[in-house]
Amino acid sequence: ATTKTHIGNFKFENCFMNAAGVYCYDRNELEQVINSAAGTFVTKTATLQSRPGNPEPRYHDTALGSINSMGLPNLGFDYYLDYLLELQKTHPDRTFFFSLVGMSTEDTHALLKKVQESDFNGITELNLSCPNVPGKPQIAYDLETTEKLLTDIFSYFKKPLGVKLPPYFDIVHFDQAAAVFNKFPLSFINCVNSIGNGLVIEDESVVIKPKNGFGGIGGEYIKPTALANVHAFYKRLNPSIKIIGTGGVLTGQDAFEHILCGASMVQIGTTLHKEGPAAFERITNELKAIMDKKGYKTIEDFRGKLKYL
Ligand SMILES: O=C(O)c1[nH]c(=O)[nH]c(=O)c1Cl
Repeated sequence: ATTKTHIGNFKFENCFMNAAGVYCYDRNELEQVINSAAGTFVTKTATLQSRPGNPEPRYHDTALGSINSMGLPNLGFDYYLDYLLELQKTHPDRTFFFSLVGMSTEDTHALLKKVQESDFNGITELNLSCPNVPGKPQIAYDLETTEKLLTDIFSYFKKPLGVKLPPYFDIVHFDQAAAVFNKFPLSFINCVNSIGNGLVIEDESVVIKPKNGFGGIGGEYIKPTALANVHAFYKRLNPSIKIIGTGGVLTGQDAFEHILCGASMVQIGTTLHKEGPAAFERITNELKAIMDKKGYKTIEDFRGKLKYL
């Protein structure tokens, strides 16, 4: 079996990649993903200026997943663009993802205009779902603002663009959000970002410093929510808008389920943070074993073919 995939006209030898925020802060981490079994990588979400992020401790692993309130620490847009342009020379056959968001609407437009005017020829992932910047709401929970933002963006941005979404929890919200996204020539949507503002306690204390311990939840806790969002949008969106599945992927079986729900690419966050880039080879082999056993040659043989009772 092969786990190769495509997003629009971009082909990838493997349908696995990191989730933004994990193993993607600097060149060293990104190089490790390039040299792993992953099919591609996405950068840490970049802002116009570099950011130190929230006070530590701001990330904590638990038996069933993770909690984080990083606060968008990153080396700044130019650092990642420079590296991506260098990779276009050293790895001309590969396509990479550039995650970004502005701290204001004006900054977001400034960033995307810089991408549009640059020689970057990969895919841009606009992060509409960071839950950890105090005072900043998750943009994609405000569908009116999201529609206005995308309308303005697509008036000048002509390169491949997708959006990273927070989980939705109401069927009506799936309907309303899908109606917005179907208005735009998006390359993909990525479901889901961490479930925002969870709380993990050990003994009598929170485990992270920012926001009195409130942070985004990842790992096993969120797979049912992630699968539901992948499938809900798969059923509602124009087939030209691909789905990237993120959330709760520990094994090949978890990845199989994301693809069954409609995902064309699968991102790994918490598991990658815990296990390191070797996780890509393990999970890829586990998925191939499942496909071989079931007689599926490519992921298109079962993508989106979730059975109902
Ligand atoms: O706190 C973060 O940096 C962060 N943490 C997340 O779990 N998701 C995001 O999109 C971001 Cl931007």
